[in-house]
Amino acid sequence: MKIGIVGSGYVGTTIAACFADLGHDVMNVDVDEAVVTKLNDGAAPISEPDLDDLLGRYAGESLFATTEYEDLVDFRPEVIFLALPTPSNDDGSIDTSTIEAGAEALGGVLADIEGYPTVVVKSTVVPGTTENVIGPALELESGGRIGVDFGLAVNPEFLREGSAVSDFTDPDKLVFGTDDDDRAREALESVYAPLLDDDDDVPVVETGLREAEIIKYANNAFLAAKVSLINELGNICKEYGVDAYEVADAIGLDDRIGEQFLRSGVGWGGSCFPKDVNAIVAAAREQGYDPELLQAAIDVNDRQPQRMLDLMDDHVDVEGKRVAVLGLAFKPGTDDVRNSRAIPIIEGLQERGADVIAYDPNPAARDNMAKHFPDVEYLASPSPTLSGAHAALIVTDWPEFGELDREFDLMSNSVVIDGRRIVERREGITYEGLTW
Ligand SMILES: NC(=O)c1ccc[n+]([C@@H]2O[C@H](COP(=O)([O-])OP(=O)(O)OC[C@H]3O[C@@H](n4cnc5c(N)ncnc54)[C@H](O)[C@@H]3O)[C@@H](O)[C@H]2O)c1
Ligand SMILES: O=c1ccn([C@@H]2O[C@H](COP(=O)(O)OP(=O)(O)O[C@H]3O[C@H](CO)[C@@H](O)[C@H](O)[C@H]3O)[C@@H](O)[C@H]2O)c(=O)[nH]1
Repeated sequence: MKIGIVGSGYVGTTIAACFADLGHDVMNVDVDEAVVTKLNDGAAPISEPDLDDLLGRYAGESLFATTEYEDLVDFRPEVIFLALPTPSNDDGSIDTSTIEAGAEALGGVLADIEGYPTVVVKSTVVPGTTENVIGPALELESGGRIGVDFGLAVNPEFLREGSAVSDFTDPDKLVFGTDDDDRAREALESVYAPLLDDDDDVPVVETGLREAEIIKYANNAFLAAKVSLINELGNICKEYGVDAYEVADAIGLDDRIGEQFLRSGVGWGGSCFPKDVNAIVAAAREQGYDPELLQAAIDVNDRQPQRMLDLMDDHVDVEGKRVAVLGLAFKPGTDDVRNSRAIPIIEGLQERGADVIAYDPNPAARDNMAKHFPDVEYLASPSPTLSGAHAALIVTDWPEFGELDREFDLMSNSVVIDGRRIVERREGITYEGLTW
């Protein structure tokens, strides 16, 4: 099958490589020439396990990238995914301008693509966006009609960064929103057929466009709120000197709660949870409903970095002193620093007049954070980062931080504030866990 993909970031690149691996022919369109060159060279524009390997296998064979939407005409894709960013406006609401621009550009070539191409919204968009923004842009620019000349569907993506390829290949579910357009549904079934043939246990949810859109937000809002809830409970545990992880292990044994997403600490970051929870809160308010619980989940999350800094303040005044920050990516296995908890932590340290030295095992994460904080010193290994520091703040649960031991002896004052329960508590260091 021939598949077009508009946007080649974390999602567009991952699905391109995985679709090629399922045996499809893929063409990616991205406005960024550097991204397109990388893809055609068989290298991922972002850092994600297994991605370079897949791209190396398929680039130039069954996977091509271009900056020109026009190239889709000769390629003749049966399905075209929109994997464009849907960032936040200043008030937290969704900014649909990029996806609208992408739909307009695609609309400009859609009429010339043979057959009944189905446009599939892969991006996370608030309910109604596909019907009210993307569909009209496609119709206006192409002069065609949805359901007559081309199909329109929503197929949200649930992959996590750091495990994107394996999440995509082994999904918990697939959601096909098609509003009863049989041709669009069949097109999606053909796209995923090789994956479903391999694993016929994957549930497929066939639903409407709005339903598919909101399922994605409900999924993320539920998970983010679950982490905020365990953080709130963890903060209470800490007040009683109780280990929140012991409590989480116990409650996770209840099938109705489940053991996943119960790791309390400095909170959730990344390119999805913060923007998506804020977007659905703003969208709900626009509909006249005030989602107090989701707002509380955001508030608890925003407070966790401050709690981490307060714990540090209890042990050391860092003004004019060297402080080590370990972990810059928002989670292990990625170079993505968007909304990383390290950002409010570094801001808080700089407000206190500390001299911040930072380390992340992923060099690209260090480079990405340097764009936010050019005045921080970034080092390539933990020992020189910790050396002479008066406090160390652990912000990301990279497994290698669990191996650190004697490196803490290099500190001037071994105050270790662990925001992710990854460092071993031991004699000789002043150790504080955020919720334990
Ligand atoms: N990152 C994730 O883990 C993840 C997971 C599931 C869903 N999502 C959703 O998927 C969408 C894409 O997210 P992402 O993280 O892959 O974005 P991203 O920022 O990593 O990548 C977006 C890409 O789109 C390109 N682009 C921008 N404007 C364009 C245009 N007009 N035409 C063509 N290309 C254009 C950019 O150059 C960039 O390469 C968002 O809605 C996001 O919420 C993301
Ligand atoms: O028990 C936990 C689990 C996660 N986190 C934090 O939550 C954030 C998000 O982590 P995770 O969900 O693993 O990564 P993402 O790549 O942001 O994936 C989320 O966001 C994606 C984009 O929408 C969705 O596709 C995924 O299903 C959803 O899990 C990170 O800061 C984690 O450190 C915790 O603090 N405690």
